[in-house]
This record gives sequence, C-alpha cells and structure tokens, in this order.
Amino acid sequence: MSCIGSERSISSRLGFSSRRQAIEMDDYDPQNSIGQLSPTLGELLKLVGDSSRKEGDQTPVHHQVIEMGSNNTTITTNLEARSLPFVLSFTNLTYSVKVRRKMEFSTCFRRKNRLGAVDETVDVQSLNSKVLLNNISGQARDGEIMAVLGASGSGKSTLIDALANRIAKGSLKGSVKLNGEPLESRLLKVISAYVMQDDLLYPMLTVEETLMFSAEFRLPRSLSKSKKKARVQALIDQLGLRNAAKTVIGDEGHRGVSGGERRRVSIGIDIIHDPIILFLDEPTSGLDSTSAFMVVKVLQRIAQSGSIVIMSIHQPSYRIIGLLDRLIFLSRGQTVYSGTPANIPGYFAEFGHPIPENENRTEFALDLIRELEVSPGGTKSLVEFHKSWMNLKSSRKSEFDRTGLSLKDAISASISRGKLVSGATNNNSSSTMATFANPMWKEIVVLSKRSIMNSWRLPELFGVRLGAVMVTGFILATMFWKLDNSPRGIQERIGFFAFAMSTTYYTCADALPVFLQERFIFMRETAYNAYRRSSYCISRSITAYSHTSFSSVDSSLTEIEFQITGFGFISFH
Ligand SMILES: Nc1ncnc2c1ncn2[C@@H]1O[C@H](COP(=O)(O)OP(=O)(O)OP(=O)(O)O)[C@@H](O)[C@H]1O
Repeated sequence: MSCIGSERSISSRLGFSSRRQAIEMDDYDPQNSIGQLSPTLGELLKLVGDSSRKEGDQTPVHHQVIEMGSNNTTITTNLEARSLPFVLSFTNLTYSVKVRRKMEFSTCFRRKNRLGAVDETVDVQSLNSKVLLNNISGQARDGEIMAVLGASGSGKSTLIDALANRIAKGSLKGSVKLNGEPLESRLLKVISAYVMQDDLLYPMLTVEETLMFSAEFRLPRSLSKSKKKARVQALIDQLGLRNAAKTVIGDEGHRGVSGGERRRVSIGIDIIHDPIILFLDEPTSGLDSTSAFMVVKVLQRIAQSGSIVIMSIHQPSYRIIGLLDRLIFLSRGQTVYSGTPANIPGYFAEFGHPIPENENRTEFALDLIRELEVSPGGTKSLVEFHKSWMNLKSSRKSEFDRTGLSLKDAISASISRGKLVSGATNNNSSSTMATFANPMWKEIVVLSKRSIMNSWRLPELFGVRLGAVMVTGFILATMFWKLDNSPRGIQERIGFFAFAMSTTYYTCADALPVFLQERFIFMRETAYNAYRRSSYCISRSITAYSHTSFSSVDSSLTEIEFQITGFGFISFH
C-alpha cells in the first residue's frame, strides 16, 4: 500500500486518466491536512468535509448538478470525467435460513415406516434449510449502476442486504471486498447508504425542510449551517427537485409532491453525506415509467459523481435499461445472467433462445427464466450455461479484477473531492471512525424539532392524541379512585403504576421507530423489529400483570377499558 503523504503527487501515483482529476488530486495535500505521513482511515474520515477546500469555498465539492426545468427536460450538468476507481467485488455469497416445518403425526409415521430412524433425522434437517443465495459472485464499480433483476422471491433484496452487511454475521458465506480489501462493517456504515423501499417521510414538511433536517441530523456539528444549507441546495438540484422544493411531502389527506418526487426525497435523505456506495431496494417500485426513469436518471448522476450504485429492480423499461451498466439476473437465489445489457442478446442466442428483434431484451429474459422455473428441469441448464459462459469470459479478460488503487488511497482521494460529508467527527482518536455524525442529544433535539414542526402543522392530529391521553387518564382516575391502605389497595396502586407506565409508553411509541430509523439507519429494519418485539413483550407482561393484580375487578370492565384506550391488549388475551 502506498503512503498517502509521500512527496510525489498523489495523482501521478494513482494514474488518473483525466487531466482534471489529476489537477484536483494535486491540489490535495494530505500531509498538510492530516499532519503525518500515513493517516489511518479513521483520520481520513475525521477530516471529511475539510480537505481539499480552497479558501472561500463554502461547500463540499459536488460534481454533478442536474437542473430539471419546468418541463423536466432541461438537464444542465456539470459533469466530470469518470472519477476515482472503486470496485466492490463479491464472491460465492451463500445464505441459507432454517425454516420451520409443521410436522404432522401421519407424515412422521409414514416416513418412519419407509425410512430408517437415522435417515429420517438427516432428511428432516435438510428440508428445514432454505437457500436464499447460492454462490453469487460479481463486481460493481464506481460510476456505474449495477441492477439486480429477477422475479418476485428470486432473492434480489436478500442479495442487496448481503452486500450492505444487513445479514447477521456468520449466516452469510463468501466474501465482499472493496478494492480487493475485506470490507469492515464499521467502515461500510460510514461510506455507504441504504435506501429502503418504503418512504418514511413527515407529510407536513416541505422537501427543502425534510432535506435540511436530514442535513442537521447526518452532517457533523462542525459543519456550519450555511454549508449544510448549501449542501441541501446542491442536493435539491442533483435530485431534480427544484420546482418541488417548497412543496410539502403530503399524504392521503394532504396534497403534496408526486410519487417520483417523494422517492427522490427519500433517496436524498440517505445520500445527504454523499456516500461512496449506495444500495437501493427497488427504488422504482410503484412509480409510473416516466417517474421511474427520472429516479434512475438521478441514480446515474449519483454514480457518475464517483459512487457505486447497487439496486434491485423488477421490470425496467427499455429507457431505464439504457441507464444501467451491469445486470445480475437471479432465479431462486442463483445467478442466471450477469453482464452488461448489451451482452444479453448474444448470451441468450448462445443458450439457444435468440431474442427476437424489437423485443425488450430484459422482458424476454425474465419471461424465459420464468418459463424455465416452472418447467420440469427448472433453471438448472441456464445456471450451468451461465457458469461456463463466465469461465470463458474470465479467461478472456484478466483486467476485470484489478483497480490498481488501495482502499485507503481511493477513500482519501474521494474525500478530497467532497465525498462522505458526514464522516467527520470530533473524536481525536486516530484509530476510530465515527459511526454517527452527531451525539445522541443533538439527534434528539433535531428529531424533536422536526416532530413538533410536523405536529404543529397538523393540529387535528395533535388534538386527537391529547384527547386520547386525557380520556385514558380520566378512566384510570375513576378506576383507581380512593384506594385504601389495605394489602389489596397497595396491590391496586402497583396496578395503577403499570397502567400509567403503559399509557406513557404507547403515547410516545409511534415516535420511536422514526428515531430508531434515523439513529440506526443501516440497521433500521432490525431495530424496528426489535422495537416491535419489545413492544409485544412489554404489552404481554403488562397484560399478564394487570390480570393478576385486577383479579378482583370484573374482567369485562378490564376489556372495555382496554378497548377504549386502543392499546391492542385484547389481541394478546
Ligand atoms: N427469513 C426468511 N426465512 C425464510 N424465507 C425467507 C426469509 N427471508 C426471505 N425469504 C425468502 O427468500 C426468497 C427471496 O426473498 P427476497 O425478499 O430477497 O426476494 P425478492 O426477489 O426481493 O422479492 P420481491 O421482488 O418480491 O421483493 C423469498 O422466497 C422469501 O420468501
């Protein structure tokens, strides 16, 4: 690994193809900014947002600006040539889960009669294991979009999750490397972003406000407000949201931005820190073809700004295919095609199924895969053909695997060009990387401000919630009125305490997922599930407790109280 702070200019060592890139890299003087010869990745990330800034430069460098005019057709780009080479390679990714099977007595007896006892155990164990990903390999590069395609249930989301390190450690076999180096989960959290399928946005905030709250949350405190504002404005242009900047997000009851704009806002929230790797799970689902095209066009610009974009997509239109650089077709967790869109016709022609002229090649491929899936032999022949095709291709192309840049060099160069705005930290430890841009108290302040602003614009919702709490309080007060000091009274006081706690918990509970989502952005599904599990457990224990402590109270009264408060306890009875 070369030393970043050496005398020689970094660009000459890295061998940039474009003169502009070389000039930019020559401007970057890591020795000055870091103060020692060989900084760690933690130090590099600490300096994010500061390096490579010329005097008077207000914002991090952002290479692409798309301005979509009123008719959404004028695209002004400030494009640079291909940026720093990152290669994310994944090899033999295999992931299986244990699925529970209902064992019927009759089945058990039949099996026992037919098979021996030992064979029975083996058979049952193998049936319980379901392979979701089977030896998946591939590469994704910066400047490119890699799309994962396949029928519903083929394993697209699972593959994206595996690459984004969202699968429990130990369950996933195989390796994921960035520039040939193993990708540590902490580093991946800092340099990547994951955009989920669902848009979790506050309906009463405008596009600009939503992105500004995201900037305050995700960008470090050390970055001034004006820089954050400038970043938001650059992002609005990059996302093509200039015309919708002052429009509220909206929901079923309030008119707001369109579906495509909403999706772009969701993407914007996650890319506010300009990540190097962007994962998206079906970013175009539920959108009409024009909106879907606009979203992918934005993703192409993001990729061209020096990011690796990896997404899953169901059935891309002909125009969208033109924006994708690499494709992986999955069928029941196995790769049936990987390569460029241009190679699809040749591949399927060699397989014996030439694509008719004027036919959408991806649609044809997906239809063929679906036909094979329901045929007696399944997709085995296509999987085997893909393996031999890839072997032939890799023997022809040896340059495919190499980038020439170490991970540290590539990240430092990328940071110097304004990437990873949120990686900065006040932590002085050189060996650590900040996973969160801000301390917890700051996050709570930002989220509270956002929630209050949203509620303020929805007075009816606020009123209903306040009313519900007051009614609940009134009911509790009447139930526990004038308790005596007998052992029973003491027990009922404890019961009251349990109810009061549960009331407080459920009043605040709806805000909790939002906080978890923001705080654990890379683990938000896990966090949300954990929250739901804990809610369930707390509910159950409170219910169980109240049943014990309210043994003297008429059970029908208890049920009515539960229904009035709407806590959902009834379902746990
Ligand atoms: N934890 C799990 N246990 C058992 N099966 C699972 C689990 N997670 C996913 N699966 C199964 O794995 C398969 C792949 O799921 P995945 O969500 O990756 O599919 P997909 O291609 O993204 O589908 P869609 O396009 O409908 O979102 C599905 O059949 C799904 O039911």
